[in-house]
Amino acid sequence: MNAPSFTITVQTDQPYDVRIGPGVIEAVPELVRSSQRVAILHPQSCMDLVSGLERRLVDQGQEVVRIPVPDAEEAKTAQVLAYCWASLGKAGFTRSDSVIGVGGGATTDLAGFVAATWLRGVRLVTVPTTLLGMVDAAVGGKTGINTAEGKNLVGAFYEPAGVVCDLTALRTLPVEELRPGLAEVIKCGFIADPAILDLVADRTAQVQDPESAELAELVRRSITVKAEVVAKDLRESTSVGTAVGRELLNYGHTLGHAIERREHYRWRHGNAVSVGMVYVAELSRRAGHLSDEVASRHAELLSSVGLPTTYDPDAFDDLLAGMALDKKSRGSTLRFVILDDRSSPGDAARRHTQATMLVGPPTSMLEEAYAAINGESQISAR
Ligand SMILES: NC(=O)c1ccc[n+]([C@@H]2O[C@H](COP(=O)([O-])OP(=O)(O)OC[C@H]3O[C@@H](n4cnc5c(N)ncnc54)[C@H](O)[C@@H]3O)[C@@H](O)[C@H]2O)c1
Ligand SMILES: O=C(O)C(=O)C[C@@H](O)[C@H](O)[C@H](O)COP(=O)(O)O
Ligand SMILES: [Zn+2]
Repeated sequence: MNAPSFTITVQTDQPYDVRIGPGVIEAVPELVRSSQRVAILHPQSCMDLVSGLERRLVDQGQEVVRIPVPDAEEAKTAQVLAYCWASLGKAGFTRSDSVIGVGGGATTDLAGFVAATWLRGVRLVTVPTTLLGMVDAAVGGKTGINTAEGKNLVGAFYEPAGVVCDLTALRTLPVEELRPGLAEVIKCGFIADPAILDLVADRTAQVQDPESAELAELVRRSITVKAEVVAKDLRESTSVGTAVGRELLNYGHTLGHAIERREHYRWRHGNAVSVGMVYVAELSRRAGHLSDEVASRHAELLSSVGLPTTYDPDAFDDLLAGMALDKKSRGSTLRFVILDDRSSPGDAARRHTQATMLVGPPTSMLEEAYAAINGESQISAR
């Protein structure tokens, strides 16, 4: 792997660096040097990486508490959270000790919430090992777990002291685990950085290769988008009328999270968000905000990298109930982050796409958009 290393600083009140590149895991010991004890939360799939890290921390004179956690979404439960708290308690963890989350987004979401809640907050370092973890979950300070009622319903905003994206970790990631990360990458393309979309369209095979310079470039661009959005609105508090702050990063997630809930979290998050983006683009098109071209580009790009773009045509009622619990809802009003390329003045070629909020669309429109993506042609009647 010849990708260069680079650092992106997330400019929030307490700025921190995201290091990206092959071999950057070497930076982790320095980030926790001040702690006597270091807990590493990790799934079994990251054992090799964790063993090397553990050796370096022990060599640095630290006491390491390894906390193995269940794989994927099974880690994001109240039971696993309680087990982690018990492990820290038994190890005598104090406020000067550190938690490191090594794994995919599920692990770093859990590790972040453990760090946020133990003694009301201890130092956190995230070491994402999936594409999705690197480009999204480990950066930005959203931490949490799922409940039976819905996705990420319990959590905290809690920022890491550092994020370390060692691109060599992606070598062992099966392609079916890489693709969900590409959904969040493509999300960043639609909401903020069209060069991402061109790269995916022009270098479709290369962006699915963990060793490629193209994928490293997508990681850099996506983290840049995320860092810029969270620096402006860390706590997702800018949501007045149709203005969109951090909720921009939730593009495609209203339906996506409802699919995950209906699948009892057995669908990968990125796959559900992929369908969710196709849906919300169709919804925006039907509401008169988005052109046919931009709407259909969603399914084209997402399917070109093997992501799903449709779901069970009979699931609408269940999904509507799931969407009601979305964090963007206010009372019984659903709110969708949408893209709009119809409001700006000028001819079609010069129009630009902007994000806005679609507030309380009629249920009939929600249902018709759902039927359209799962059956009728997407460019059919509104
Ligand atoms: N906090 C946020 O801002 C944020 C953003 C996006 C997504 N998320 C959350 O992230 C989660 C999804 O993350 P994900 O897609 O990384 O899934 P994941 O954490 O479930 O990991 C996917 C699979 O990859 C395995 N794995 C991890 N690293 C590996 C490696 N290097 N080699 C081989 N296998 C490896 C894991 O064991 C798991 O089986 C969801 O819970 C989602 O809600 C959070
Ligand atoms: O960082 C954010 O903000 C996001 O919305 C990024 C999403 O990709 C991510 O899945 C996030 O966890 C969803 O947040 P939620 O508040 O809808 O649970
Ligand atoms: Zn997401």
